[in-house]
Amino acid sequence: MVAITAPNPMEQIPLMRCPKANAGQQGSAIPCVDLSAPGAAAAVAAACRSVGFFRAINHGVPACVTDALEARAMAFFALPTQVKLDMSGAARPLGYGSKNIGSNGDVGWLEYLLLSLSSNTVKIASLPPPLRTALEDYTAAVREVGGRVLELIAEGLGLDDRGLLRAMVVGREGSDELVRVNHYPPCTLPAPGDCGVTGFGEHTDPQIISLLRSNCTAGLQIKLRDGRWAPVPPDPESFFVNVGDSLQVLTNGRFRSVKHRVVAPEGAQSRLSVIYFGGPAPAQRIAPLPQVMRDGEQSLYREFTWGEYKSAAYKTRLADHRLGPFELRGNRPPPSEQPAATASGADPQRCLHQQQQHLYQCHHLHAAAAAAAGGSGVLAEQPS
Ligand SMILES: C=C1C[C@]23C[C@@]1(O)CC[C@H]2[C@@]12CC[C@H](O)[C@@](C)(C(=O)O1)[C@H]2[C@@H]3C(=O)O
Ligand SMILES: O=C(O)CCC(=O)C(=O)O
Ligand SMILES: [Fe+2]
Repeated sequence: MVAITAPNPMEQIPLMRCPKANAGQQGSAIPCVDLSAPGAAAAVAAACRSVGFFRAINHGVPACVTDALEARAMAFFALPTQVKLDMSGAARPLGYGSKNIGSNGDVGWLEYLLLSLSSNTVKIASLPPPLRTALEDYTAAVREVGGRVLELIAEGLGLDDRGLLRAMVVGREGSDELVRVNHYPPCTLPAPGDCGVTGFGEHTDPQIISLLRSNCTAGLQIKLRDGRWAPVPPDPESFFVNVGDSLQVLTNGRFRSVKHRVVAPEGAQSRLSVIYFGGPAPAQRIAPLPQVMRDGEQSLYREFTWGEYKSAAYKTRLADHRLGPFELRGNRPPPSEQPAATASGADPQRCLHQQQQHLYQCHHLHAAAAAAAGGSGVLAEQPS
């Protein structure tokens, strides 16, 4: 008789073979922008051009709003898996998920809630009232910060209409705003030396911008232009802003959608992060803004709508180069510009190869993973 065993999802989590981060001094690579300072627009634009990522301070969101959501979210994740599933539904892609990210085989050492802010979804409404209230307060506040950052971006780009980008996302009827709450429990897998276990694999965010706030537990890393990974020291009082693929296209590659990933925590503390993803309405045309283009400059991308991009993106794996199929490789930017498309334009096959290189083939670790998955903690339970 042949015994057929279901594949253990923990065994599919790639253990990163690269150092946990390899870009020198902590935090030095991360620009910091004071959103209330007079030069904020220029500083935001400089950060989006050079790194595609920055830490925003003086954003105006009271600590009681972020702290309340953190506490309510931790209480939610402490509930039994079945209760969490009953309250939010299994992620498809919205709802409660554990280990599986998206629907194309990506896995990570985390559980999460993925919610849409559009009024016609039932997901937030069915959450426990204290968590729902905390989420509503938080999302109202983070939308304001997102709107302010989009205004600063428009100003930094020299657009006449400072409200153009904000109006695509914040408060636009039918816009596609998501909130994701990620919980990374301390990782029980032994990882050798300077390696870590993947919490959330490397990727870019498809939307226009993302705003992240986390608790004090480290793990987030961003990929710098030179290919090194820089740790992002956690700072619960700041928001971390990253440029999404759509903003890269709107600026014809001047702003860069930054690759980022999360290494699962090893100590005693969980990482809890909340990310707001600002996407436009499905019918929104995503193409370089005429005002950012120089005379004779060609678009680096074929035209598409957010709806088209999102449905294509959600068929990809996390690490894929999602803009690849939309690039017009024959078109070149003016020599003075160095847009991201030419710097990082790997094809999907190359990305797959890089992913495979990250797979750390180590059988005793797989055995330990299987034991951990069967033995303890919330991640041991596999949602249906
Ligand atoms: C593997 C996937 C998960 C994701 C959809 C995708 O097919 C590729 C993009 C992923 C991503 C990354 C940023 C956000 O966390 C997210 C919600 C998004 O919009 O794109 C996730 C998607 C997801 O978790 O469903
Ligand atoms: O949880 C984090 O810190 C980052 C997660 C992330 O990049 C995402 O959810 O898209
Ligand atoms: Fe992300």
